Amino acid sequence: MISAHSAHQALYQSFQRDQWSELRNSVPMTLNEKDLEQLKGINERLSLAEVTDIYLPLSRLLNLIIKSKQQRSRVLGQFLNNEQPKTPYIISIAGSVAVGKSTTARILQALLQQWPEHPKVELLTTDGFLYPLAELKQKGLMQRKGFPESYDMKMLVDFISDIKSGKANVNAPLYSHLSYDRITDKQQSVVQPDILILEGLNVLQTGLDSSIQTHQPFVSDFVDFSIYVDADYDLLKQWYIERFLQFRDGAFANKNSYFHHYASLNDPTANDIAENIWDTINGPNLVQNILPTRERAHLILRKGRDHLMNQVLLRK
Ligand SMILES: Nc1ncnc2c1ncn2[C@@H]1O[C@H](COP(=O)(O)OP(=O)(O)OP(=O)(O)O)[C@@H](O)[C@H]1O
Ligand SMILES: CC(C)(CO)[C@@H](O)C(=O)NCCC(=O)O
Repeated sequence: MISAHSAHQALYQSFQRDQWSELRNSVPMTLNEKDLEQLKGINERLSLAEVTDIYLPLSRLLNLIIKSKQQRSRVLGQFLNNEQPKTPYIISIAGSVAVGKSTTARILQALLQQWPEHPKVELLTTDGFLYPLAELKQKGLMQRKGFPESYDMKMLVDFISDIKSGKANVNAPLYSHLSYDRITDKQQSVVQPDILILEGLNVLQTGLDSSIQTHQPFVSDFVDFSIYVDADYDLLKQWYIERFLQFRDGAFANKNSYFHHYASLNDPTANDIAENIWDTINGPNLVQNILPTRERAHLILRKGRDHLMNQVLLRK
């Protein structure tokens, strides 16, 4: 079997952090005070060096790739003597639970919308496509949340197919981490953005990965550029536990929180519970269903300690 290392070498150009950050010199955009404030609002622990070293070059690369797609569409229009329908450019972000997908997605949204070629950038997580809690319970899937079978994949593929076919207004279900369930009285309406960033564990998965073989299209058939956010297993586990402890001190205190009964736990007990959830659900899901999709991505962002990116791998 081909090793992960040689597959990487064959498929990707690799940049260490300092090599990648040098590419920012070619980025015409700079950040002003207001931008910095907005970015700090995304995550107060986010270091601004991370934005300038990693995300500015990345947003420039994406800007160039998107412009070339727009150019291709104009060329096709010339050839066919018609105007090609404008459809959103779709970027997907995959990776483990707690790796920082939604943070990465929000930073990219903030940066990409600064460019005049694509000012409207919409963000969506696939969490909304998890089956509602009652259905998960009925199907016996409460210990399988995040696994392929816990998502309504047909609904997700239909959604993304509607987006790509240029439908004027497409609704997506929303998820609440507070109630641990799909929100019933509100939807997210996606109205022809220039870019849609779709973030979730499962965006690089295909029906062929699981035992249920289907021949329907996959999410990735509709995605223009895919990113995998990667980190070592032990770090991911640690970040998951840390976030659980933060939630215990914050969101779990809310009476409506699904995990309200965890709010009063002491540190060692909360740590044990988080570790157990990781070891029985999120860890196995990473190993069995998420990590095996990594080499499908166009770009892999590798994080080390403190969420700092130490390597960028770009498809040749
Ligand atoms: N760049 C970063 N710098 C510092 N902390 C970060 C960074 N990115 C994420 N984090 C922290 O890591 C944890 C997970 O982040 P986030 O919620 O973005 O992950 P996720 O992959 O979207 O998780 P999930 O799949 O569970 O929704 C959070 O506690 C967040 O504050
Ligand atoms: C909603 C997902 C599946 C993905 O974000 C995840 O955060 C989750 O709820 N996993 C199930 C186990 C847990 O409570 O962490």
